[in-house]
Amino acid sequence: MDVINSTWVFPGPCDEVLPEMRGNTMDRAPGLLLGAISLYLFCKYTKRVYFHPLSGIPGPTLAAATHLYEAYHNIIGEGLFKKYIPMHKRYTRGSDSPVVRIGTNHVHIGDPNYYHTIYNTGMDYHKDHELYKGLGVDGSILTITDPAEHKQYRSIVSPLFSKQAADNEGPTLSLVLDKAMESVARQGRENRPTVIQRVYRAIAADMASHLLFGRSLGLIESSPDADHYHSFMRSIDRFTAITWPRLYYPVINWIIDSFPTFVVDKLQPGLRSLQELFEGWLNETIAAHDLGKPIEGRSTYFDLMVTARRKRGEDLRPEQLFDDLLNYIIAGMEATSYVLSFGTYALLRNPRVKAKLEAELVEAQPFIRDLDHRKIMALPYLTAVVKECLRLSNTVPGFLPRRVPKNGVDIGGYHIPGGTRISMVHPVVELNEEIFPSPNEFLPERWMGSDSQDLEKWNVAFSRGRRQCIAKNLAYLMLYSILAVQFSRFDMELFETTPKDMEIVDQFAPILKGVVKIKVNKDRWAASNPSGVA
Ligand code: HEM
Repeated sequence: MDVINSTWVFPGPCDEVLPEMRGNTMDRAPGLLLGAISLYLFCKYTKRVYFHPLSGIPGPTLAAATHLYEAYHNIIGEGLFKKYIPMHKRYTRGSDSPVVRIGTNHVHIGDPNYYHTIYNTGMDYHKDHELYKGLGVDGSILTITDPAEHKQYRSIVSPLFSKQAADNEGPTLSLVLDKAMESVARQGRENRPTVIQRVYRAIAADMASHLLFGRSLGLIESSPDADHYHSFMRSIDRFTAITWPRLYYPVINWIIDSFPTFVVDKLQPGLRSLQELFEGWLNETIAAHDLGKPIEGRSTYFDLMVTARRKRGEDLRPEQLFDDLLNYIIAGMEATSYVLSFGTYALLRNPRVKAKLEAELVEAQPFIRDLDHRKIMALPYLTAVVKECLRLSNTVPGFLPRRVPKNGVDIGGYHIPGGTRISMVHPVVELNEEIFPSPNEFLPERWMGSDSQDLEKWNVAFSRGRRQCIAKNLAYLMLYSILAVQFSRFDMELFETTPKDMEIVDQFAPILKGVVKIKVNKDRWAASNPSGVA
């Protein structure tokens, strides 16, 4: 054999390689590279699908083989959440499989009995850092996954979110709601429909800001004539549209951060002006603390943060604080407005439930008009309506992932090792036929029966455990008060809003395909209101 021409000869120093040999190796390089990549992918595929500790758990092979399955459905599709419950039925072993493998290291649980195992203060199922780190700057409420760090963080901000703090927001909500409903009434008088969802977004953002700072963002006042579509909302819509890509590929955050200011201004004008507003408030707080005279009134988010960080000798990191604040404003604005939009739609499509609610509200009108929120929140049928809206709206469509504690867990005959990502979408509980018979029907009465106390365990819309919603007291205040005022005051109908508009796209927040629009036929408070909104 002519060894010189053989490509299998191991060459000496480069200058000794004959030109024709070099040519051969170069020609074959792409093929070799492709071969190596194929071999690597094949080994990875085989290991993940056949030799992984989760190999015995049923589920789509592609999901076991690559994260691209999850990423594809969440980024390009409408959300993988739509597939989970059907998957438990599809991968059946006589009865529905309680566990399915939905990712390379990710399982989904389809049995509601495990909800209180995974989402429970006493258990060690912590948030998954790999995923949540993509949600923003380290040290913000959504990116903190270490339980001790999270406990410390929540102890700093907890005074802002107590029952008492939400209760104190009643008078502010009354003012904000007056302005908001006045603009809805005006559109009714002008025979124009209202994109009610945006009104709810504005109220919720103003209230979240007021809870954090004692000052509202003023969204309600600033954009009634553009159908309440404030530039801030427009910016948030662009921002949430890329949440999944940011989560799967955090490098996107870094790329966005390196955009020049003028590009950010162009893309997200509302976010930029919000940041400037926060900057001003932060500087005021720092100046007041420097003088030893915190601003009068209750402590704000910035007061609490400045005090805590100075006490521990830590930097303030304004960028991180703004990022953190954005989490509150967006979570508050989107979740609350979504439940309210769903509730408005459901009530206007269910004349029986609407009539029953309105009958209760007629008697309660005197204290609804004064926005006596304590009395409003004691109304029994309204309470049932709020719970049913929370149940059916599926406010957090995503999978709420946690990590299995180090000893692992046995579920449905499968061992799930420690470190596995484990999730359960809320409809596993909220649409379970045994817990909620006729689960897809809007039946507030189910929360009023003799066993309603037991059902409370399954009222999970705010999640449970350490990472449950921090602001559920404020959220409840808004849900009760807004539905009470609106359905007491207006005779309304849906305007060009179809079931198709109500379909959800999961952008980590629930995004409707359309918008909920209403038309006010009559302002019931106008005739008897001498100050005149008629
Ligand atoms: C009807 C309204 C709301 C619903 C149904 C809701 C639901 C939830 C749920 C299910 C979680 C847990 C997410 C997880 O486990 O990963 C959560 C967390 C959170 N929510 Fe809400 N939420 C609502 C309103 C609000 C409001 C008004 C605010 C802010 C003003 C807010 C701020 C937050 C924050 C900051 C977290 C993260 C808490 C943590 O990780 O410690 N939410 N919410």
